[in-house]
Order: sequence, then structure tokens, then C-alpha cells
Amino acid sequence: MLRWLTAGESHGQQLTAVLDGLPAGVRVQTSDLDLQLARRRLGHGRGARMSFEQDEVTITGGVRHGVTQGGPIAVQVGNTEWPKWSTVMSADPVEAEVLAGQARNAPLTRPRPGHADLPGMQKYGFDDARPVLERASARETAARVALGTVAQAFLHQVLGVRVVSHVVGIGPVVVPDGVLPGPEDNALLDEDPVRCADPATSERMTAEIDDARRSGDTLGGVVEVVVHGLPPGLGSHVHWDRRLDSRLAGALMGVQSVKAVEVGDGLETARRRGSVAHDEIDLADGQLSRRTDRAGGIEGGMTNGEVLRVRAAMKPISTVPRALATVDTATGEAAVAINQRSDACAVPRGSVVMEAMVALVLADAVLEKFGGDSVTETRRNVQGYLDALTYR
Ligand SMILES: Cc1cc2nc3c(=O)[nH]c(=O)nc-3n(C[C@H](O)[C@H](O)[C@H](O)COP(=O)(O)O)c2cc1C
Ligand SMILES: C=C(O[C@@H]1CC(C(=O)O)=C[C@@H](OP(=O)(O)O)[C@H]1O)C(=O)O
Repeated sequence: MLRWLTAGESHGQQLTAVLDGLPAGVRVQTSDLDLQLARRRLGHGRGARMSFEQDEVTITGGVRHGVTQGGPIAVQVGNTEWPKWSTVMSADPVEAEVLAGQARNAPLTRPRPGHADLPGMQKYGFDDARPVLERASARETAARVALGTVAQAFLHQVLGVRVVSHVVGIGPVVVPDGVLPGPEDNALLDEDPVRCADPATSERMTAEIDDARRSGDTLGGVVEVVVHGLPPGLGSHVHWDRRLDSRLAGALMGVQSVKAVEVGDGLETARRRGSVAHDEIDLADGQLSRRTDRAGGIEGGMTNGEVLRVRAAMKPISTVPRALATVDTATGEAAVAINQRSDACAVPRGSVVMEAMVALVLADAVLEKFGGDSVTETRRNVQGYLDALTYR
């Protein structure tokens, strides 16, 4: 079983992440994590903080000389902004007079509609949104991407699996049907300002973000994660929480701002008749194939050997410059919501986070099916299973 956990605040000293249960022998090094974390900072619509803050990655456990050792893998992602926040976010008590001199410590009492501020203040009994937004912040997704990099390395080295993500919608602008990037498109997608695989749509998405920003507004959108090279039989039909679709949906819904998840053609499938909703099966030369991939590679909660496709819809950023109506919780009076700086659209960045979440779920499903304490053993188990499959 793969277990993972993150800790740390948006303006804290660092994020800490631990991944437990991965076999020994996965080749991964700091530069791999750096690369993925840099991808998470890309994208038109990102906020100012993305340009001046760096992610300082250190692998502090579980990896030796570029190879996992079988123990928990520990990673820290330092916030280079920390010196400015070390008093306000200090773990240890700070003199009241020292804190009083810190403008950054002023209580945030105008909760943003759509952010975690108000329900978090109510739930945890805070009269300041600071402690809520510090942990609710998607800064934490840097830690997930770090762990997702390790999971992707495992999937690739054991099964040759490749994970790709692309943006299929920003606000009302959506890609035409049938756009499906392959692993070879990853570099081009990284270069595109909105991670869109269709150049004409990319231009319209970029213009839409500019337009929203100009009018003091924000945007959400939809990303699709596409996984090539999965064998049939990951996940299971036998119980709700063993279904792969259920696990993917939970993981993606667990990303800040995600409001809907779709597997394959999901919503469109519900509008189709059965005769045109499913993926008909052919057999030629002992090889199974499907005429379509409407199911997105999952049937009965299991992979079916086709390309896996899963989408996540992100709501617009809730720190809206054209500030939204709220109530000042200190005075009970009508006010406008907190709005300092923010991403205008985080969908291209979110796309890289979704890759990480999908990779973590799939790595767990691979270990559940094939086990193994070393990559060699997992590979041997995979090969034994593939050799025994009735049809490939
Ligand atoms: C990659 C990424 C970046 C985000 N950047 C911001 C941001 O700059 N400002 C903001 O208000 N919300 C941002 N969000 C969304 C908030 O984190 C999210 O709305 C908040 O945690 C409340 O959770 P909920 O949207 O799931 O209800 C971002 C989300 C993601 C995935
Ligand atoms: C710092 C990151 O994302 C942050 C996520 C975030 C939010 O509310 O989720 C709000 C913004 O932070 P701030 O309010 O300090 O400008 C983003 O920059 C990051 O992704 O590394």
C-alpha cells in the first residue's frame, strides 16, 4: 500500500512530504523533482508570486545515490519567501510587541467567498483567516508534485507508463473534440502558454485570460490527464473503494478548486444511447482492440488496457480583484473580500498537479496488483501477469 502525507503552510518555512510503500530500486533524483516543480509554475494567468518565489527541493530520506531504498521517501520544498514571514509564521511564540509591528500579522477578517476562509474560521474557532488560508492554499500542491514525480518514475520504470496532461477548457473556451496528446507531445505542451494541445484554441484561451484579468476577474477551466501504457486489471469491481475510477475521482477532487471529475466521455456518455456509448471489442491475431475509447480506459472500476482519460474541472480563483461582497467578521459590517494578489487563472498549473495525483493513485494500484519490494520484483510480477493474460 502506498501512503503519503504533506505538511506545511503557504508562507511557512517549507513544505514537507512523505511517500511510504514504494519498492527499492526506483531511479529518481533531485533534478527530476526540480523539473516537475518548474512545470507547476508555468502558465499564462499565474500570479506574481510564481515569478519571484523559488521552490527549493531537498530529498531528505528514502533515496540514496539516485535510487529509492524501500523506506519512506521524504522531501522538503523550501519557500524562498520565508525570511519575510519568519516572525508572522514562527512555530514558536513571539512577543506581542514584535508581532504588533508586523503589518503582515494584521488579522484577515474579510473572508473571500469561494475560499476556505469563512468555514475554516468557523470550524476551527479562529477570528483571523490567516491560519486557514495558509494551509488551504494550493502552495501545498508543490509537495504533491514532488511525490507525484517519484510515482511517475516508478510507473515508467516498471511498466513504461507515460502520463500527459493538457488543458481542454478555460472559462467558455474549449478544445475541439478528439484532441488527444501522446507522450511525445509533452515538451510542446510545456511550451504552450496554457498547456493546450490545439494552437488555435490556445490563442483564444490566452486572450480569454487577458480579458478576465483586464476586467479584474478570474477564470477556471478543465484539464485532462491522459495515461498511456497501462495494463488491464488495475483497480477492481468488487468493492466501491477498490474501484480505480472512485480512487481517481477522490484524488482529483482533493485538489484545491476542483469541483467536478469526469472519466472518459463521462457526461456526454450519459446523453448517448447504449449503442453509441460503449467501446466495441475486436480480436485479431490474438490481440484485443477497441474501436473507440469513450470509457476513458476504465470499465467496472478496472483499467481495460486502453488509454486512460480523466478530467478535472477547476472553479475560477476565489481571490477576485473586482472584490466580492463579504462581511467583516470583526465588525459584522458589509465589506469587500480580501484581495491582495493572486493567480488570474491557475488551470495550466493545476494540470501538472492533476498529473501528480493520477500518478500517485496509479502507483498505488500497480503495487496493490503486483506487489514487490524491489523494482525488479515488481517487473517480474508484471511480466508473469502479462504472459498469462488470455488476450493481450
Ligand atoms: C494550482 C492552483 C493555484 C491556485 N492559486 C490560487 C490563487 O492564487 N488564489 C486563490 O484565491 N486561489 C487559488 N487556488 C484555489 C484555492 O486554493 C482554492 O479555491 C481554495 O483552497 C478553496 O478550496 P476549494 O476551491 O476546493 O473550495 C489555486 C488552486 C490551484 C489548484
Ligand atoms: C504559492 C502558490 O500558490 C498560491 C496558491 C494560493 C491559494 O490561495 O491557493 C494563493 C496564492 O498565494 P498568495 O496568496 O500568497 O499570493 C498562490 O500564489 C504556489 O502554487 O506555489
